This record gives sequence, structure tokens and C-alpha cells, in this order.
Amino acid sequence: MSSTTRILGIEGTAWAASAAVYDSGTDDVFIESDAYEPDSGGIHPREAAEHMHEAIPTVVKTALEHARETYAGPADEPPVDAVAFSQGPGLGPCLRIVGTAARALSQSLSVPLVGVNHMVAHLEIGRHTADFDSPVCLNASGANAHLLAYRNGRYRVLGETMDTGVGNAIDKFTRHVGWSHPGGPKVEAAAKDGAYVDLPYVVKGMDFSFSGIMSAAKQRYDGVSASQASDSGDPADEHGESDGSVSLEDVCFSLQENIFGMLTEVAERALSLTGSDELVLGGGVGQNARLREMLETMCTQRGADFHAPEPRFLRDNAGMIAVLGAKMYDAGDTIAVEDSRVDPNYRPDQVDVTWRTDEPDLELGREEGTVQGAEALVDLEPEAGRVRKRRASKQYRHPSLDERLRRERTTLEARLTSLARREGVPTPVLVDVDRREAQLVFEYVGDRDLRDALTVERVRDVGRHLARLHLAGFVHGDPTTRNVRVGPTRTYLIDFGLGYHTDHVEDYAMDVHVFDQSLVGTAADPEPLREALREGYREVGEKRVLERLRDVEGRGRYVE
Ligand SMILES: C[C@@H](O)[C@H](NC(=O)OP(=O)(O)OC[C@H]1O[C@@H](n2cnc3c(N)ncnc32)[C@H](O)[C@@H]1O)C(=O)O
Ligand SMILES: Nc1ncnc2c1ncn2[C@@H]1O[C@H](COP(=O)(O)OP(=O)(O)OP(=O)(O)O)[C@@H](O)[C@H]1O
Ligand SMILES: [Fe+2]
Repeated sequence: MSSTTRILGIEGTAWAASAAVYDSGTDDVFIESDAYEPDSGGIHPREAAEHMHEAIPTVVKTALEHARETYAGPADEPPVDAVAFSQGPGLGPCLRIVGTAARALSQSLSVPLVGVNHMVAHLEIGRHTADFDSPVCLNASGANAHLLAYRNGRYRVLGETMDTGVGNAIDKFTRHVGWSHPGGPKVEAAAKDGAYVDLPYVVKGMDFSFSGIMSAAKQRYDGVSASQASDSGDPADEHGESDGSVSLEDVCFSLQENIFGMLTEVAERALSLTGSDELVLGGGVGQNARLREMLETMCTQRGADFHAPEPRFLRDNAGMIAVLGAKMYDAGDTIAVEDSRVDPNYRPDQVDVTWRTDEPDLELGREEGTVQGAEALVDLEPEAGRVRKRRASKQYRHPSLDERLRRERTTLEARLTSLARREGVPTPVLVDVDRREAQLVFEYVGDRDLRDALTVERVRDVGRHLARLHLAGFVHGDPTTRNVRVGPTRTYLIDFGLGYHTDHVEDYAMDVHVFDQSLVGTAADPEPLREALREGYREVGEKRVLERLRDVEGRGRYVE
């Protein structure tokens, strides 16, 4: 085998018919793409497949010509070592066309096949171009939105959308407004002339959802168009103060502020949980300058490094398929034709990461001085027996949103921490609260974070604690292995700032799910701990919550 690997990559999960050639010796990536642009509405699976059918042979031919021109070896040898293709996730009819093309090409060139997960390719291209070791990865694409980190041979999903992908959410709004597909760039352009209006903001630990904010945005827009249509002097009279003065530009601006604010917040939470100081961005929505600016600002503020690949590697493209294909080929990760079936629901955490052997060190928590959490700076004073928690302003967030979140969360944290203790759940005593400064003083509890001292007994205890909160009608909102402190005899829940009162079984199940994901993301051997979480919950809580948890776990999947 030569020291240089050359791969022909093919991509075609939805809109981009694309072929590429990657040469690991020169690190050169040649990409030829042909985009499907719907005449009206969103992506129609059948039309997209027709486009694939026509465009794939042409882009592959161009890439193959390039491979031949740049190949220095004998003319009777194949100009690449393997053919890599996106095996999923994506639209079934499109994927099947790509799979067929890849199989035919591998046979005619007599080279092996490499089956690439499209979402893992979106994140690996960032790790490759940044030259980072073990970054947290935010995938912000059309049909998906994931927060991923490598642990024990897999990319673990630390958080993800609970409904649609981020690009699809934006595209649905622009369809409602009557703009052509894709909507993301149009929202970005319109946002330049907008001002901030309040819209919903929903994060649950490192998960998030877009349905609430999208319907509120549509309603705002309907208010705008109704007021323009009636045009009877003072729109504020007819549509209420807030609606009357809102323009479409304002809605676009505020959508970006909230949606990208949510993504940036969960990315920061993942950095804090894993102790990583590297973040990469992937996916088509990553082309948005405001999203990149927010992530960059967040990373700078917390002393982390941020990298976004160039736009041609962010949107769907075969370059990322070829680059990951080369790493997989070098690791011996090729597949036989019988195993090359495409999978429209292929999850990133189903992939055995054969091309990485490193294991990131989780930086241990500190016991004194100042810790930087995801949201706050926490001064630890164990001798004085107390901690001071300040929700400092986040520079990446719009000031109005920032003010609102800091105020709301400080108030909730004070209230729910005390309420939990009354329900028999160990929490720190609240010593002082200053709402204006978004500052809280608590009793110092425990001697370590659960993340650094995970045992089955402690996790079972957390299961019981969560069940107790839920029976009392509220959720923690962000239960992670860093938001549990452990002492010699007790486990304490801290950081209730994302908690809220609710009687929905769905919210209780989500709360357990968030903790479960943090176990998978931080534990060396998560399975016994996950079982213990459920056991503890079952002892105290309602069965229907664990039943709903199974539903929740089946969601957040790629849907066509
Ligand atoms: C499975 C696969 O087919 C799918 N691919 C995909 O969604 O294409 P991608 O190129 O990663 O992203 C397209 C999305 O990216 C959005 N987009 C493009 N430019 C944008 C911009 N400047 N601002 C916001 N969104 C933008 C589009 O509106 C569209 O929703 C995926 O990765 O989820
Ligand atoms: N009462 C306390 N006693 C002892 N340590 C504490 C206490 N409160 C916080 N800490 C420590 O400070 C860290 C950060 O605190 P906290 O989780 O409240 O901040 P945060 O910014 O909301 O963090 P994140 O959002 O990342 O969970 C905790 O993981 C814990 O190690
Ligand atoms: Fe994509």
C-alpha cells in the first residue's frame, strides 16, 4: 500500500449530487456538485431522486477525469484506492441511487467500497481542517442538529433536536412567508435590518426544540401581514402593542438570535461537561455568519478554540465523504457489496469509529478557586462553607435575551433549590440572592462532582431524587453528572436554573433522558449506570415516566 491514499467520494443524501477526489498526500480536495433547486415549496423526495439520477453520473464522470489526470501511477491502475459514498442518513430514494452508482464504480475500477455516515462526515471534516484532537462537534444542518463528542469508540450524542433539524425549521418558516427554498440565506439577509422581539427559547440540558419558536414566529408574521393588509392608520390599535410594530425583518432577526443562541448555549454546556476546549461546526446552517460569530464569541469568552470549515465543506458535499473515506480506508474499514445497503435513519452514534484510537482526558473538576460552568462563574469557598454563583452576561447573546434568561434562571434556581430540599432531595441551602446582579450564594456541598466519582449507588440515588422532584410537580431541567455533587453519604442536586413547574409526563421523561445522555457522554462504562438510574427512579416514581422515556429515546431520529 502506498503512503498516499486517494479516494473518490460520492454524496447524494438529499439536494446535493456531488462527487469528489481526495488525495491524502497533498491534502487536496476536488469537488464537483450539482444542486437540486425546487421550483416551489421544499425538497420533494421524488424530484430530488430524479435530480440525483440525472446528475450523479455527470459529477462522477468529472471527478473520475480529475482523478485520472492527477494520478502519477501506471495508466492501467485504478486512479483511486477506494470509492466512498454516503450510506445515510438521508432520503431513501436519493440514497439508493448513490449506493447503486458507488457499487458499480467500485466494481468497474476493481477497488473496495467505503460506507460513510453523512453526519459523521459533517463533523470529521471540521476536525480534519482544524487539526483538533478531541473537539465537541456541533452539527447544524438541514435535517439534523446534533451535539457530539467522542468517547469509547463512538461519537456520543450529548444533545440533539427533539423535533426538526435546524435548517428545516428555518425553511418551514420561509415557506410560510412565501420565499423559495432554501430559506436560511434569505433569513440571514433579512435579519440585517431587524430589531429584537421576544420569541420562545427552549433548551433542556443539551437538547433543544424548535416547534414552539417556529409557530410563534409564524404567528408574528401573520400579525405583520394582517396589519399591512388592513393598513388602517395605527396597527398597534388592532393587533396589540407588540405585534403591530413588528416587521418581517424583526422576526428573522429574532429567530436567528434565539435559535442560534440556543445552539451556542448547548455547545457551551457540552464544552463544560466534557472539559474540552475545542469546538468545531459542521452542516449547511454553519454557513450562517451570525451563528459562526456567536460560537466564536462564546469560545473566546471561555478560552476555547473554535473552528468552522470553509463553506464548500459545510453544506452537503462529497469532499467530506472522501476525506472521512480515506481515514476509514486507512483503518481497513471497507465493506463488501452485501453490506453496502443504505440506511435512511443511520445515526452518528451507530458508527464504530475505527480510525481513532485516542481517548480524551476528562479534566477533573476543581474544589476551590473559581470554576467556569456553562452559564456561570462559581467562586468556591470550601473553608467558609459557601459558593457564590454569578450568571455573567454572555457576549454572544442579544442583550435583551441575555437579561431575560439571567433574571429568570436566577429566580428559578433560588426557588427550586429550596423547594427540592423540602421534598427530601439533598440540595445546598440558599444563603443569599441578588436578582439584579444575577447572583446567588449557596452552602458548599459535597466534595466532588458526580462526573469524577461515578458509582452505581450514587446514580441510583439520582434516579430517586429526580422521581421525587417529578412527584412534586417540577423538573430539574439540566441534570448532568456535573450538576450532582457527592459527599461521603449523600448525593446533592445543584444548578436548578433550567427547572420549571410542569405536570407533563413528557417533561419528566425528558429530564431523565437528559441525565441518561450525560452518563453516556461522560462514563467509561455507562450501561450499569443507566440501569441504576432507572432502578432508582422506579423505586420512587411513576412507571409511566419510564415508559415515556422509551418513546423519547426513539425520537430525535432522522425522519424523511
Ligand atoms: C441528511 C442530509 O441530507 C442533510 N443535509 C442537509 O440538510 O444539507 P446541508 O447542506 O447540510 O444544509 C442545508 C440547510 O442549510 C441551510 N442554510 C444554508 N445557508 C444558510 C445560511 N446562510 N443561514 C442559515 N441556514 C442556511 C438551508 O436553509 C438548508 O436548510 C443533513 O445533513 O441533515
Ligand atoms: N453548592 C455547591 N457546592 C459545591 N460545589 C458547587 C456548588 N455549586 C456549584 N459547585 C461547583 O461549581 C460547578 C459549576 O456550578 P453550576 O453547575 O451551578 O454552574 P453552571 O455554570 O450552571 O454550570 P453548568 O451549566 O455547566 O452545569 C459545579 O459543577 C460544581 O463543581
Ligand atoms: Fe448534510
